[in-house]
Amino acid sequence: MIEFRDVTKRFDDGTTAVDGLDLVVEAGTITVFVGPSGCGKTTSLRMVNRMLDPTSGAVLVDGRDVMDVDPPALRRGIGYVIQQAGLFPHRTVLDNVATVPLLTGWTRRKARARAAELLELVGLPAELGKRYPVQLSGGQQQRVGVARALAADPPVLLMDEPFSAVDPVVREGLQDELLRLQAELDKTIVFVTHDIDEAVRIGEKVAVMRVGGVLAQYAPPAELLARPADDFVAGFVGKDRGYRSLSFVDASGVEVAEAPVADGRATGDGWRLLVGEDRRPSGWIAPDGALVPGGSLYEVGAPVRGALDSALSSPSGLGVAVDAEGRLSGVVTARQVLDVIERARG
Ligand SMILES: Nc1ncnc2c1ncn2[C@@H]1O[C@H](COP(=O)(O)OP(=O)(O)OP(=O)(O)O)[C@@H](O)[C@H]1O
Repeated sequence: MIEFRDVTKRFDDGTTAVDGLDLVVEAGTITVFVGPSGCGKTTSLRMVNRMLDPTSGAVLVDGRDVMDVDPPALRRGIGYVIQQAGLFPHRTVLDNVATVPLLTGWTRRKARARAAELLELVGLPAELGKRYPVQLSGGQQQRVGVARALAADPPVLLMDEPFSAVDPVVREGLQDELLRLQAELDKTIVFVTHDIDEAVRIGEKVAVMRVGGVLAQYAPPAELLARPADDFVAGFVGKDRGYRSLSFVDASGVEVAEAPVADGRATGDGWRLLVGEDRRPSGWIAPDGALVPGGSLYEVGAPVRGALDSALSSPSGLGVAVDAEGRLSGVVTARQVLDVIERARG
């Protein structure tokens, strides 16, 4: 657990970067600090591993004031990942990841074996270990940065805008990868970003900060989107927050109806769904017999946003639900999905 107790950081030039921050980061969770440029996110993060010290107040890691812990000892238990990975350019990827284990006295052989394990863990092929950082894509470099931070198996991970230098598609992949890793590793992660979409996607709790280093709201993403504390937070989370909050309502309450499958049995002259031998939907047949590509599919149990999108994007007006293997489960109308959303609002 990480605790900020009335933490203020004032720089020598008089800038107050963080002002009276009170906040608890629960162990084993991902907490995201988000806010506009200059609001004190990085400064807050750096007070956890003592790259900066508070002017007043206290930061506690597992109940211990960090000021009572020697910085090198403190940092052994805290991994740190920064934008553009910050890799050593003249060391191979494998040696970059092996750096910390080597520093803690492991033999070169053992450290490299651990590094190879970590590369696999973050989804990189082993042969990349021999390359130098410049020979990797931006996304691959970020993965190496994460592997390096995990090398000493620290319970706490600090991540400062780690994915902001890569394009949006790669970025989503890295976010998914982090969520997958976290499900396995159960670290206490503090993640800094200025991107609210990234924050609500990966944070179990999100701290929205405003310039001057003041905490505006600290809440789970669904609550942030549904009930912003004030106009600043409402403005920051954005105009389509109502729609985005649908990512947090699950669609299991939407009852699927039997699909009008085009298998010769369907009666009437409406739209019919084409389904392959493996029960995977592949498109619609219009009432006039024309073949029309399908809309989006959604997986039963996934957030309701997918179900609504499926119904709205379907040429027939029927959203198509599939199981985890992509096989047809049934169909839903947008009306049904909206009813579930209405009920969830209570
Ligand atoms: N060493 C320093 N001396 C003086 N002021 C500083 C120093 N470091 C940061 N600041 C100021 O403190 C404030 C908070 O900076 P910080 O880097 O924590 O913001 P941030 O929210 O991480 O911003 P960004 O998203 O742009 O990285 C800013 O006004 C910044 O200019």
